Amino acid sequence: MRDSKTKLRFTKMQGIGNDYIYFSTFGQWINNPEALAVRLSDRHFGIGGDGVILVAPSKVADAQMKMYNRDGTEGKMCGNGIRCVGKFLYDHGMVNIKEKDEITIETLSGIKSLKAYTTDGEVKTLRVDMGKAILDPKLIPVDLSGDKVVDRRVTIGMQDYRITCVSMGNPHCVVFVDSDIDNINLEEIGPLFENDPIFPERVNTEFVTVLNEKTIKMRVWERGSGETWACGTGACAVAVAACENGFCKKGDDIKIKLKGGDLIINYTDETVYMTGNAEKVYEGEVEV
Ligand SMILES: N[C@H](CCC[C@H](N)C(=O)O)C(=O)O
Repeated sequence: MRDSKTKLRFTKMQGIGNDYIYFSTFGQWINNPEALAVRLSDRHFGIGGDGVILVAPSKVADAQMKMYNRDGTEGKMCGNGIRCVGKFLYDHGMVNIKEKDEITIETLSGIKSLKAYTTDGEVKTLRVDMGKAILDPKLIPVDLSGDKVVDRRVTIGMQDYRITCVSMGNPHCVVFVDSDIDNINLEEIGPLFENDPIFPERVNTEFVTVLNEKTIKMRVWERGSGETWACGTGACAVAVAACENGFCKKGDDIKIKLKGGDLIINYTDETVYMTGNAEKVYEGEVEV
């Protein structure tokens, strides 16, 4: 007896090339999002993407975002994803842009506020209040000395690096490099950082070149997804780390140049703002 298949509606969306498969659970039940993320993220045997994101009802916000990496692990926050969740709500008429251009999204890292901007009547850009950057090593336990991990020397994969650790609700390790980051063998060193025992919850790692005090270029190896073309929380962590290392200034709009495009990050003691695009690629149905 063939198991009965279920048809699920999805929307493929991307924020500067960080692409996820979005499922609304307002009108359909997603049984096993972890397995769905592994199966559907595959760019040859699935839909293709950096993971799966559920747009779910919330008792405390306009909606809840639940994000799953390519390996099925659940991430606590997703910057490019939350902008697309905001766009999803407006595109599907779940929030009327004429009535309110500010919305809230519940995440595992707390409730985030977003402001939507339209182009020709369509939401295309959103600014997210990403919340306060956390430099406390107890949250990214590289070192339990209680000191911030800023410009700390570590040895990973028998190679010395100087790292700065920042949490945006998810853990980030920022590595400033002088060489051309386009020549870094991320497939080789990315997993060494991701799985090093100094990061018991694993870690997202950004390799960064500071172009000037308002422009930074980065690549990212994401925990659970590998190299992605962009990472919103990673871009925030990079801007924070650059300020903490004296390369950039708090309160300035800092342009972060990623493989898939640019984000504008503004870091203050109170919070971190991230501004960037959100695009729909296509909608479809998939049988699972
Ligand atoms: N791409 C996401 C980050 C995913 C983080 C995830 N890889 C984890 O922390 O496990 C972003 O735009 O912020």
